[in-house]
Amino acid sequence: MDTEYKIKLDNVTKEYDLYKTKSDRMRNFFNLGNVEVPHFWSLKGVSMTVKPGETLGIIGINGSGKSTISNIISGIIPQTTGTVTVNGDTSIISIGAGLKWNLTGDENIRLKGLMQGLSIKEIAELRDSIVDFADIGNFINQPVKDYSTGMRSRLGFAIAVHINPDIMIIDEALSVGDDTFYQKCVDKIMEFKEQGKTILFVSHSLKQVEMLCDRVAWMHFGDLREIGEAGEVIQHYRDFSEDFKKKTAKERREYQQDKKQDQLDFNIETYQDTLIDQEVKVNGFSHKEAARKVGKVLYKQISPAKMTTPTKWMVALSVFVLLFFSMVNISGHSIKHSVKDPVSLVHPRMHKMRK
Ligand SMILES: Nc1ncnc2c1ncn2[C@@H]1O[C@H](COP(=O)(O)OP(=O)(O)OP(=O)(O)O)[C@@H](O)[C@H]1O
Repeated sequence: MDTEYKIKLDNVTKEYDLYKTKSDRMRNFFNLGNVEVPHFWSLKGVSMTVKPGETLGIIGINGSGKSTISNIISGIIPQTTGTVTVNGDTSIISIGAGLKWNLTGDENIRLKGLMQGLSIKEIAELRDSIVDFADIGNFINQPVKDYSTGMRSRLGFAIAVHINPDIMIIDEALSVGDDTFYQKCVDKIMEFKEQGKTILFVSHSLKQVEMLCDRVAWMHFGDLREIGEAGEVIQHYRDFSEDFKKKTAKERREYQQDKKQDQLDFNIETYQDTLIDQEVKVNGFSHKEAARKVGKVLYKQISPAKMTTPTKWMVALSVFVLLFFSMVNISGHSIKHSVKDPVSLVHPRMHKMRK
Protein backbone atom coordinates (compact mmCIF):
# COMPACT_ATOMS: atom_id res chain seq x y z
CA MET A 1 0.00 0.00 0.00
CA ASP A 2 1.22 3.49 -0.85
CA THR A 3 0.83 4.78 2.74
CA GLU A 4 3.10 2.09 4.16
CA TYR A 5 6.17 4.23 4.44
CA LYS A 6 7.95 6.21 7.12
CA ILE A 7 9.71 8.53 4.73
CA LYS A 8 8.64 9.50 1.24
CA LEU A 9 10.40 11.86 -1.13
CA ASP A 10 8.65 12.95 -4.31
CA ASN A 11 10.73 14.71 -6.96
CA VAL A 12 12.85 16.50 -4.37
CA THR A 13 15.39 19.04 -5.60
CA LYS A 14 17.89 21.21 -3.78
CA GLU A 15 19.38 24.28 -5.34
CA TYR A 16 22.22 26.35 -3.93
CA ASP A 17 22.66 29.87 -5.22
CA LEU A 18 26.36 30.54 -5.43
CA TYR A 19 26.27 34.29 -4.63
CA LYS A 20 29.48 36.21 -5.10
CA THR A 21 28.66 38.91 -2.51
CA LYS A 22 26.26 39.48 0.40
CA SER A 23 24.68 42.42 -1.41
CA ASP A 24 23.84 40.12 -4.36
CA ARG A 25 22.02 37.86 -1.87
CA MET A 26 20.02 40.82 -0.44
CA ARG A 27 19.17 42.20 -3.88
CA ASN A 28 17.95 38.78 -4.97
CA PHE A 29 15.81 38.38 -1.81
CA PHE A 30 14.12 41.75 -2.36
CA ASN A 31 13.77 40.83 -6.02
CA LEU A 32 15.57 44.01 -7.05
CA GLY A 33 16.75 43.71 -10.63
CA ASN A 34 18.55 40.84 -12.28
CA VAL A 35 21.37 39.41 -10.21
CA GLU A 36 23.60 36.99 -12.13
CA VAL A 37 23.95 34.00 -9.80
CA PRO A 38 25.22 30.54 -10.77
CA HIS A 39 22.78 27.88 -9.54
CA PHE A 40 24.06 24.54 -8.38
CA TRP A 41 21.57 21.67 -8.04
CA SER A 42 22.71 19.36 -5.28
CA LEU A 43 19.60 17.19 -5.87
CA LYS A 44 18.04 16.95 -9.32
CA GLY A 45 14.67 15.37 -8.53
CA VAL A 46 14.90 12.47 -6.11
CA SER A 47 12.00 10.17 -5.31
CA MET A 48 12.18 7.27 -2.85
CA THR A 49 10.36 5.67 0.04
CA VAL A 50 11.64 4.14 3.25
CA LYS A 51 9.40 1.50 4.78
CA PRO A 52 8.71 1.14 8.52
CA GLY A 53 11.37 -0.98 10.23
CA GLU A 54 13.70 -0.79 7.27
CA THR A 55 17.37 0.23 7.35
CA LEU A 56 18.12 2.10 4.15
CA GLY A 57 21.74 2.84 3.31
CA ILE A 58 22.73 5.85 1.23
CA ILE A 59 26.00 5.52 -0.65
CA GLY A 60 27.78 7.51 -3.33
CA ILE A 61 30.99 9.39 -4.01
CA ASN A 62 31.86 12.68 -2.26
CA GLY A 63 29.42 15.45 -3.07
CA SER A 64 26.79 13.15 -4.59
CA GLY A 65 24.02 14.51 -2.34
CA LYS A 66 23.87 12.01 0.55
CA SER A 67 24.01 14.55 3.39
CA THR A 68 21.69 16.89 1.52
CA ILE A 69 19.05 14.15 1.58
CA SER A 70 19.59 13.30 5.26
CA ASN A 71 19.49 16.99 6.24
CA ILE A 72 16.26 17.58 4.28
CA ILE A 73 14.59 14.54 5.88
CA SER A 74 15.72 15.71 9.35
CA GLY A 75 14.28 19.16 8.66
CA ILE A 76 17.68 20.87 9.03
CA ILE A 77 17.46 22.38 5.55
CA PRO A 78 14.42 22.85 3.29
CA GLN A 79 14.12 21.31 -0.15
CA THR A 80 13.88 23.70 -3.12
CA THR A 81 10.97 21.85 -4.73
CA GLY A 82 9.23 18.51 -4.24
CA THR A 83 7.37 16.87 -1.40
CA VAL A 84 8.91 15.35 1.72
CA THR A 85 6.71 13.24 4.00
CA VAL A 86 8.10 11.95 7.29
CA ASN A 87 5.77 9.91 9.51
CA GLY A 88 7.40 10.05 12.94
CA ASP A 89 10.07 11.84 15.01
CA THR A 90 13.51 11.91 13.52
CA SER A 91 16.83 12.19 15.27
CA ILE A 92 19.95 12.83 13.23
CA ILE A 93 23.39 11.70 14.26
CA SER A 94 26.17 13.14 12.21
CA ILE A 95 29.60 14.44 12.99
CA GLY A 96 28.98 17.65 14.91
CA ALA A 97 25.48 18.29 13.54
CA GLY A 98 22.84 19.19 16.06
CA LEU A 99 25.30 20.07 18.84
CA LYS A 100 25.68 23.70 19.89
CA TRP A 101 29.40 24.31 20.07
CA ASN A 102 29.35 27.04 22.72
CA LEU A 103 27.25 24.98 25.14
CA THR A 104 28.68 22.30 27.40
CA GLY A 105 27.94 18.62 26.85
CA ASP A 106 25.45 18.70 29.72
CA GLU A 107 23.67 21.76 28.29
CA ASN A 108 23.52 20.06 24.90
CA ILE A 109 21.87 17.02 26.47
CA ARG A 110 19.20 19.25 28.05
CA LEU A 111 18.69 21.29 24.89
CA LYS A 112 18.35 18.28 22.59
CA GLY A 113 16.05 16.57 25.09
CA LEU A 114 13.78 19.60 25.35
CA MET A 115 13.75 19.99 21.57
CA GLN A 116 12.55 16.39 21.27
CA GLY A 117 9.73 17.07 23.72
CA LEU A 118 11.18 15.36 26.82
CA SER A 119 10.43 16.81 30.28
CA ILE A 120 13.20 18.05 32.57
CA LYS A 121 12.60 14.97 34.77
CA GLU A 122 12.92 12.57 31.80
CA ILE A 123 16.14 14.30 30.68
CA ALA A 124 17.57 14.07 34.22
CA GLU A 125 16.79 10.34 34.26
CA LEU A 126 18.62 9.79 30.95
CA ARG A 127 21.58 12.05 31.66
CA ASP A 128 23.91 9.57 33.44
CA SER A 129 23.29 6.87 30.90
CA ILE A 130 24.09 9.30 28.03
CA VAL A 131 27.32 10.44 29.72
CA ASP A 132 28.24 6.83 30.35
CA PHE A 133 27.56 5.78 26.74
CA ALA A 134 29.48 8.77 25.33
CA ASP A 135 32.40 8.03 27.67
CA ILE A 136 33.69 11.60 27.75
CA GLY A 137 34.24 11.88 31.51
CA ASN A 138 34.65 15.39 32.95
CA PHE A 139 34.53 16.90 29.47
CA ILE A 140 30.75 16.82 29.87
CA ASN A 141 31.10 20.18 31.68
CA GLN A 142 33.24 21.73 28.93
CA PRO A 143 31.97 23.56 25.84
CA VAL A 144 31.58 21.16 22.91
CA LYS A 145 33.94 23.36 20.83
CA ASP A 146 36.80 22.01 23.01
CA TYR A 147 35.97 18.38 22.18
CA SER A 148 37.83 16.23 19.66
CA THR A 149 35.86 15.12 16.57
CA GLY A 150 35.52 11.64 18.08
CA MET A 151 34.15 13.03 21.36
CA ARG A 152 31.60 15.16 19.56
CA SER A 153 30.49 12.22 17.50
CA ARG A 154 30.21 10.01 20.61
CA LEU A 155 28.12 12.59 22.46
CA GLY A 156 25.91 13.15 19.40
CA PHE A 157 25.40 9.41 19.01
CA ALA A 158 24.73 8.89 22.75
CA ILE A 159 22.11 11.67 22.89
CA ALA A 160 20.38 10.53 19.72
CA VAL A 161 20.03 6.89 20.73
CA HIS A 162 18.77 7.77 24.23
CA ILE A 163 16.11 10.14 22.94
CA ASN A 164 14.59 7.05 21.39
CA PRO A 165 13.31 8.47 18.11
CA ASP A 166 11.05 6.70 15.67
CA ILE A 167 13.41 7.30 12.79
CA MET A 168 17.19 7.40 13.21
CA ILE A 169 19.33 9.14 10.65
CA ILE A 170 23.00 8.25 10.98
CA ASP A 171 25.25 10.30 8.72
CA GLU A 172 28.90 9.17 8.72
CA ALA A 173 28.79 9.03 12.51
CA LEU A 174 30.59 5.70 12.81
CA SER A 175 33.67 6.76 10.89
CA VAL A 176 35.42 8.65 13.70
CA GLY A 177 35.18 6.57 16.89
CA ASP A 178 37.63 3.92 18.09
CA ASP A 179 36.87 0.20 17.78
CA THR A 180 35.20 -0.12 21.20
CA PHE A 181 32.85 2.76 20.57
CA TYR A 182 32.20 1.57 17.03
CA GLN A 183 31.07 -1.81 18.36
CA LYS A 184 28.85 -0.13 20.96
CA CYS A 185 27.18 1.89 18.20
CA VAL A 186 26.73 -1.14 15.96
CA ASP A 187 25.14 -3.06 18.87
CA LYS A 188 22.79 -0.14 19.49
CA ILE A 189 21.83 0.06 15.81
CA MET A 190 21.15 -3.70 15.80
CA GLU A 191 19.00 -3.25 18.92
CA PHE A 192 17.03 -0.52 17.14
CA LYS A 193 16.60 -2.76 14.10
CA GLU A 194 15.22 -5.52 16.31
CA GLN A 195 12.80 -3.03 17.87
CA GLY A 196 11.56 -2.32 14.35
CA LYS A 197 12.80 1.26 14.10
CA THR A 198 13.40 2.89 10.76
CA ILE A 199 17.02 3.80 10.09
CA LEU A 200 18.66 5.87 7.39
CA PHE A 201 22.36 5.09 7.25
CA VAL A 202 24.67 7.37 5.26
CA SER A 203 28.18 6.00 4.89
CA HIS A 204 31.24 5.65 2.71
CA SER A 205 31.98 2.31 4.33
CA LEU A 206 30.44 -0.31 2.05
CA LYS A 207 31.24 -2.97 4.67
CA GLN A 208 29.14 -1.18 7.30
CA VAL A 209 26.34 -0.59 4.81
CA GLU A 210 26.42 -4.26 3.76
CA MET A 211 26.26 -5.39 7.39
CA LEU A 212 23.49 -3.05 8.55
CA CYS A 213 21.23 -2.22 5.62
CA ASP A 214 18.30 -4.01 4.00
CA ARG A 215 18.13 -1.74 0.96
CA VAL A 216 20.53 0.80 -0.47
CA ALA A 217 20.10 4.04 -2.41
CA TRP A 218 23.05 5.01 -4.61
CA MET A 219 23.33 8.75 -5.13
CA HIS A 220 25.30 10.02 -8.10
CA PHE A 221 25.87 13.74 -8.80
CA GLY A 222 22.45 14.76 -7.46
CA ASP A 223 20.53 11.85 -9.01
CA LEU A 224 19.25 8.68 -7.43
CA ARG A 225 21.12 6.28 -9.70
CA GLU A 226 19.74 3.08 -8.18
CA ILE A 227 17.73 1.87 -5.20
CA GLY A 228 17.14 -1.74 -4.26
CA GLU A 229 18.34 -4.80 -2.38
CA ALA A 230 21.58 -3.94 -0.52
CA GLY A 231 23.90 -6.62 -1.99
CA GLU A 232 22.86 -5.90 -5.56
CA VAL A 233 23.21 -2.09 -5.41
CA ILE A 234 26.54 -2.29 -3.55
CA GLN A 235 27.86 -4.68 -6.22
CA HIS A 236 26.84 -2.26 -9.00
CA TYR A 237 28.50 0.60 -7.12
CA ARG A 238 31.69 -1.46 -6.70
CA ASP A 239 31.66 -2.28 -10.44
CA PHE A 240 31.30 1.42 -11.23
CA SER A 241 34.18 2.33 -8.87
CA GLU A 242 36.42 -0.33 -10.42
CA ASP A 243 35.66 0.91 -13.96
CA PHE A 244 36.19 4.50 -12.86
CA LYS A 245 39.59 3.68 -11.37
CA LYS A 246 40.66 2.13 -14.70
CA LYS A 247 40.09 5.45 -16.53
CA THR A 248 42.98 7.84 -17.06
CA ALA A 249 43.23 10.91 -14.81
CA LYS A 250 42.10 13.08 -17.75
CA GLU A 251 39.06 10.87 -18.44
CA ARG A 252 38.10 10.91 -14.77
CA ARG A 253 38.41 14.70 -14.60
CA GLU A 254 36.32 15.14 -17.75
CA TYR A 255 33.61 12.79 -16.46
CA GLN A 256 33.37 14.71 -13.18
CA GLN A 257 33.36 18.07 -14.95
CA ASP A 258 30.54 16.95 -17.26
CA LYS A 259 28.47 15.72 -14.33
CA LYS A 260 29.03 18.93 -12.33
CA GLN A 261 28.09 20.95 -15.43
CA ASP A 262 24.81 19.00 -15.61
CA GLN A 263 24.17 20.09 -12.00
CA LEU A 264 24.81 23.72 -12.94
CA ASP A 265 22.66 23.48 -16.09
CA PHE A 266 19.72 21.70 -14.46
CA ASN A 267 16.54 23.65 -15.14
CA ILE A 268 13.50 23.26 -12.93
CA GLU A 269 11.05 24.29 -15.70
CA THR A 270 12.45 21.66 -18.07
CA TYR A 271 12.26 19.08 -15.25
CA GLN A 272 8.65 20.09 -14.57
CA ASP A 273 7.80 19.71 -18.28
CA THR A 274 9.39 16.22 -18.33
CA LEU A 275 7.26 15.18 -15.35
CA ILE A 276 4.12 16.54 -16.99
CA ASP A 277 4.88 14.63 -20.22
CA GLN A 278 5.37 11.45 -18.19
CA GLU A 279 2.00 11.89 -16.45
CA VAL A 280 0.33 12.39 -19.83
CA LYS A 281 2.03 9.39 -21.46
CA VAL A 282 2.11 6.92 -18.57
CA ASN A 283 -1.04 7.76 -16.63
CA GLY A 284 -3.17 9.14 -19.45
CA PHE A 285 -3.89 12.51 -17.81
CA SER A 286 -4.82 15.53 -19.93
CA HIS A 287 -2.02 18.12 -20.11
CA LYS A 288 -3.96 20.45 -17.79
CA GLU A 289 -4.57 17.73 -15.19
CA ALA A 290 -0.96 16.58 -15.39
CA ALA A 291 0.32 20.16 -14.97
CA ARG A 292 -1.88 20.65 -11.89
CA LYS A 293 -0.76 17.36 -10.34
CA VAL A 294 2.95 17.97 -10.98
CA GLY A 295 2.69 21.59 -9.76
CA LYS A 296 1.19 20.34 -6.51
CA VAL A 297 3.96 17.78 -5.93
CA LEU A 298 6.70 20.27 -6.71
CA TYR A 299 5.42 23.36 -4.94
CA LYS A 300 2.83 22.57 -2.26
CA GLN A 301 5.41 22.55 0.58
CA ILE A 302 7.47 25.43 -0.73
CA SER A 303 7.50 29.03 0.45
CA PRO A 304 9.06 31.42 -2.05
CA ALA A 305 12.71 32.30 -1.47
CA LYS A 306 12.18 35.63 -3.18
CA MET A 307 9.57 38.26 -2.36
CA THR A 308 6.57 37.97 -4.63
CA THR A 309 5.43 41.09 -6.51
CA PRO A 310 2.35 41.71 -4.24
CA THR A 311 4.58 41.38 -1.13
CA LYS A 312 7.07 43.78 -2.68
CA TRP A 313 4.27 46.34 -3.24
CA MET A 314 2.95 45.84 0.30
CA VAL A 315 6.40 46.47 1.79
CA ALA A 316 6.88 49.57 -0.39
CA LEU A 317 3.44 50.91 0.61
CA SER A 318 4.07 50.29 4.32
CA VAL A 319 7.43 52.10 4.14
CA PHE A 320 5.77 55.03 2.31
CA VAL A 321 2.94 55.31 4.88
CA LEU A 322 5.40 55.12 7.78
CA LEU A 323 7.61 57.78 6.22
CA PHE A 324 4.63 60.04 5.49
CA PHE A 325 3.31 59.93 9.07
CA SER A 326 6.78 60.47 10.50
CA MET A 327 7.22 63.57 8.33
CA VAL A 328 3.75 64.87 9.21
CA ASN A 329 4.66 64.49 12.86
CA ILE A 330 8.02 66.25 12.48
CA SER A 331 6.66 69.06 10.27
CA GLY A 332 3.88 69.97 12.74
CA HIS A 333 1.27 70.33 9.96
CA SER A 334 -2.08 68.56 10.10
CA ILE A 335 -2.60 65.35 8.07
CA LYS A 336 -5.24 67.10 5.93
CA HIS A 337 -2.88 69.98 5.20
CA SER A 338 -0.02 67.60 4.38
CA VAL A 339 -2.19 65.61 1.96
CA LYS A 340 -3.33 68.81 0.22
CA ASP A 341 0.13 70.34 0.11
CA PRO A 342 2.79 67.57 0.40
CA VAL A 343 5.59 70.06 -0.33
CA SER A 344 4.85 71.72 3.02
CA LEU A 345 6.24 68.59 4.70
CA VAL A 346 9.73 69.83 3.99
CA HIS A 347 8.87 73.27 5.43
CA PRO A 348 8.20 72.68 9.12
CA ARG A 349 5.54 74.86 10.74
CA MET A 350 7.10 77.56 12.94
CA HIS A 351 5.42 78.02 16.35
CA LYS A 352 4.85 81.60 17.28
CA MET A 353 6.88 82.51 20.29
CA ARG A 354 4.83 83.96 23.14
CA LYS A 355 5.90 87.33 24.26
N1 LIG B 1 25.71 25.31 1.48
C1 LIG B 1 26.08 24.89 0.29
N2 LIG B 1 26.31 25.78 -0.71
C2 LIG B 1 26.68 25.37 -1.93
N3 LIG B 1 26.83 24.06 -2.29
C3 LIG B 1 26.62 23.14 -1.34
C4 LIG B 1 26.24 23.49 -0.01
N4 LIG B 1 26.09 22.35 0.70
C5 LIG B 1 26.36 21.33 -0.14
N5 LIG B 1 26.69 21.80 -1.36
C6 LIG B 1 27.05 21.01 -2.54
O1 LIG B 1 26.05 20.03 -2.76
C7 LIG B 1 26.63 18.82 -3.21
C8 LIG B 1 26.15 17.68 -2.34
O2 LIG B 1 26.68 17.83 -1.05
P1 LIG B 1 26.47 16.73 0.08
O3 LIG B 1 27.13 17.22 1.32
O4 LIG B 1 25.05 16.35 0.15
O5 LIG B 1 27.29 15.51 -0.54
P2 LIG B 1 27.69 14.12 0.14
O6 LIG B 1 27.32 13.06 -0.82
O7 LIG B 1 27.12 14.02 1.51
O8 LIG B 1 29.26 14.30 0.21
P3 LIG B 1 30.33 13.69 1.26
O9 LIG B 1 30.42 12.23 0.96
O10 LIG B 1 31.59 14.40 0.90
O11 LIG B 1 29.86 14.00 2.65
C9 LIG B 1 28.15 19.02 -3.18
O12 LIG B 1 28.60 19.27 -4.49
C10 LIG B 1 28.34 20.22 -2.29
O13 LIG B 1 29.46 20.97 -2.71
